[in-house]
Amino acid sequence: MVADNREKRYAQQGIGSSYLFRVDHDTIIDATKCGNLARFINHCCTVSLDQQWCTPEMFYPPEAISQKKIVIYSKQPIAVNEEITYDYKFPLEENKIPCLCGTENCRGTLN
Ligand SMILES: C[S@@+](CC[C@H](N)C(=O)[O-])C[C@H]1O[C@@H](n2cnc3c(N)ncnc32)[C@H](O)[C@@H]1O
Repeated sequence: MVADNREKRYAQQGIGSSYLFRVDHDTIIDATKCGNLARFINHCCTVSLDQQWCTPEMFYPPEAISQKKIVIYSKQPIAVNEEITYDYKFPLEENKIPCLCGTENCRGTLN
C-alpha cells in the first residue's frame, strides 16, 4: 500500500511524527509535507474535538471535487491558547507509540 511505503520511508528519513490521516478504507491523506495547521493537532484520549468524515459533495460543486476532505469540529468553545486535540483512533499495532496526553483516562498508547 502506498501509505505503508511512505510511512516506512518517512521513518527512515527521521520523520518521527505521523501526518497520515485515514479517511476511509481506501483513502489516506498525507499531510507530511503540506497541509494546513490542523496537521499539528495532537492526540488526546480525552478529546476536545471530534472528527467527521465528510464527502466534498457537501461543500463543493461537482467540478471542484477532486478528493475527500477531513472536517474537525469542536464540541465546545475554544479558549485563546487552549490546546485542541482529538482521538486519533489509530489501529491497534504491535509496535506501541506511548501516549503523552496525561489525562486521567489515558489509554497509555496511541495505538
Ligand atoms: C499529526 S502529528 C501531531 C503534531 C506533532 N506533535 C508535531 O509536533 O508536529 C502526530 C504525531 O505527533 C505525536 N503525538 C501526537 N499526540 C501525541 C500524544 N498524545 N502522545 C505522544 N505523541 C503524540 C506522535 O509522534 C504522532 O505521530
